[in-house]
Order: sequence, then C-alpha cells, then structure tokens
Amino acid sequence: MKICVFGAGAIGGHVAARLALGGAETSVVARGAQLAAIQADGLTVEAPDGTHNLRVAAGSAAELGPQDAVIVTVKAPALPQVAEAIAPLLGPDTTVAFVMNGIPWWYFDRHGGPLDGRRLPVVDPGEALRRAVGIERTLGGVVYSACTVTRPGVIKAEHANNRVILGEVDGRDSPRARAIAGYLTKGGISGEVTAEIRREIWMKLMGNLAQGPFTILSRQGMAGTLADPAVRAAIRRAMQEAMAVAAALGQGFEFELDKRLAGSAKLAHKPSILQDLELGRPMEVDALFRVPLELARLAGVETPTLDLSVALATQAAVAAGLYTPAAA
Ligand SMILES: NC(=O)C1=CN([C@@H]2O[C@H](COP(=O)(O)OP(=O)(O)OC[C@H]3O[C@@H](n4cnc5c(N)ncnc54)[C@H](OP(=O)(O)O)[C@@H]3O)[C@@H](O)[C@H]2O)C=CC1
Ligand SMILES: CC(C)(CO)C(=O)C(=O)O
Repeated sequence: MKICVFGAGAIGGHVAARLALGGAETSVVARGAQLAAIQADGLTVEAPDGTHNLRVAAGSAAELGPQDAVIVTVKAPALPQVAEAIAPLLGPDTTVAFVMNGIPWWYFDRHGGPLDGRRLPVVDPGEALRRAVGIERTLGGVVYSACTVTRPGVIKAEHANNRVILGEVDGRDSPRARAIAGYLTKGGISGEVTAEIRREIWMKLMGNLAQGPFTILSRQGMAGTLADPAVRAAIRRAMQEAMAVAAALGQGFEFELDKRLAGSAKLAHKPSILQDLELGRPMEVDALFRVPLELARLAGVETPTLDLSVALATQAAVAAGLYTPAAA
C-alpha cells in the first residue's frame, strides 16, 4: 500500500517511520531543513523500543504523485496550505486520514441529530479542505505519542504507549482504516480502528484542552506543571468540564482522572502547543482550545475553569504574535 504522510514533523515523522517499518510503501511531504535531512540521512526515530532509521521517499506532493492513502499530520494552522497542495497525491480512491489533535473540520459531518452538517469555519476557512479532500475520502484520527523533532530528520518519541486510532466519520466498518492500522501495528505501535471516532477525539482532547493552557502559562512540561497541587487541582476541574462537554454532545466516557494525571505527571514532554510558543510557530489555539469551547456553548455546558485558562493562554498566544483570533 502506498501511504504518504503529509507533514513529517514530530508526529508525522514518527508515524511515517512506523508505516515504513511495518512494510508500507511510505513517503513524506516535508520541507526546509527537515526535507533536506530526510533526503540525505533518512528518517530517524529514537523511541523506547530502540532507534530506527528509515529511508523513505521525501519531497513535495507533486513529486510524490497519487497514493492509496495520505495521512495528514500538520499543525492545524497549516491546513489551508495542505488544501492547496494535496491534489497531486489524490487518485480517485485515495483515503485521507487526519491524524491530529483537536476538533477536526468534519466534526459534524454525518453526525446525526440536530447538529448534523453544522460547519466549523474557524477550522476550515473558506471550506478549502472540504473542497480539496471531501468527506468521502476522509478518515478521522487520534494519536497518542509524545514526540519532538530534536534536530532535522531526528524525532524523539518519549511515550512507550504509542497509539494511532482511525475511524470513519459515520462509524461504519472500515477496511481502509484497518489496512493502515495494520501497517502501524506491524511497525511497532498500536494501530487501532474505532466505530466511535468522535468519542476518541474527546478522550484525547480532554488532555490537550485541560492541560495545554496551563503549560502555556507555566512554560513548563507536563511534569513541572502538574507538580503544584493547586495547578493539578485546577487541571482536574478542567478535565471534568471537558468530559461534561463531551457527554452533552453525546460522546460521554468514564475516565480515571487521577490515573491520567499521574501518567501525565511522569512526562517531561512539553506539549506540542508549548513547543510552538517557544519556537515561534503558529499555535493551534482554535482547534485545541477555542472551538471546543464554542462546542461547549452549543451544548449549553458551563466551563468556568476552561474559560479562564483558555482566555489567558489565548492572550499569551496573541501577545507572542502566534495567533490571531478569527473575526467574530
Ligand atoms: N508532538 C506531539 O507530541 C504531539 C502532537 N500531536 C498533534 O499532531 C499534529 C502535528 O503535530 P507535530 O508533529 O508536533 O507538529 P510539527 O510542527 O512537529 O510537524 C508538522 C510538520 O508539518 C510540516 N508542514 C506544515 N505545512 C507543510 C507544507 N505545506 N508542506 C510541507 N510540510 C509542511 C511542518 O514543517 P515546518 O516545520 O516547516 O512548518 C512540520 O515539519 C498536531 O495537531 C499536534 O497537536 C498529537 C499528539 C502528540
Ligand atoms: C501532550 C501530548 C503528548 C498528550 O497530551 C500531546 O498531545 C501534545 O504534545 O500535543
């Protein structure tokens, strides 16, 4: 199976390496120093299960041509560029999986109920992705991994429990998701398929939404931020609020919050949104923070802890020149 990872940064580099290890005919869309390093020395992943160096084709979408599947792993602010560039990778039956954090552009497509078909223009300005990719090709995706590009072409993956979860937007059985997941599993991480992709999105997003703003304020990784009992208690409340939003949207789940917090407290990892702040890169404030709160308002759920932490984190992002709120 020909699979191209669009955006071979921290997560994309890790995912591409796992696909290649699993035997997929893997390529990556990359640019700049990352592209030059991958072309010269291959893709290197330093992970708990060893250091893996893989030779994969790397270039622009036009150079790589039509694929069986594309896995998009850019940061959300880069999605309009993906919409502009993706066409050469798409044949008539190409699948496109969005394996990113946050609320995706297709969230209410085939959702059912009164919110069915509602658009989220902030995460797909001008419906560029909808036009370039379309809902038929689209697979939802969630990734659990803690990755950092330590130097061009080299990715450190801190987590031992790496999972990529794929699912159809309408929850139907998905041979195409199973095929991609199979390569990931063969490649040494857990490739999974779910009929409940929105629930999985919320289970992951709960951490990003509740913890991310506090790490932006503390400027520390997860372990450092959670070390203060007052901050840990506020993050716990924020997680409960996020779970209430998910439940009100029909995506409720049970969770051992203290277990999740204890797991996070072991990670020196700086969340990717904090890495963006420190490196001066556009921040995923809309997809990870503000659109989930837009959904909270739609669902009629009050989120006082999240409202405050997200407002302060948004101010930090605006002050750093890395985020501009969409016009109301
Ligand atoms: N890092 C992590 O541990 C985790 C991240 N995530 C999520 O995964 C997603 C990806 O994050 P992450 O891997 O950290 O991000 P990175 O910034 O490390 O990777 C994104 C890559 O995409 C490249 N890119 C963007 N636009 C283009 C383009 N038009 N052409 C070619 N390359 C392009 C970027 O290049 P350039 O640098 O030149 O812009 C970069 O190399 C995000 O949604 C994030 O929230 C989820 C779980 C954990
Ligand atoms: C913090 C982490 C690894 C998980 O919550 C993440 O999703 C990120 O870095 O963006």
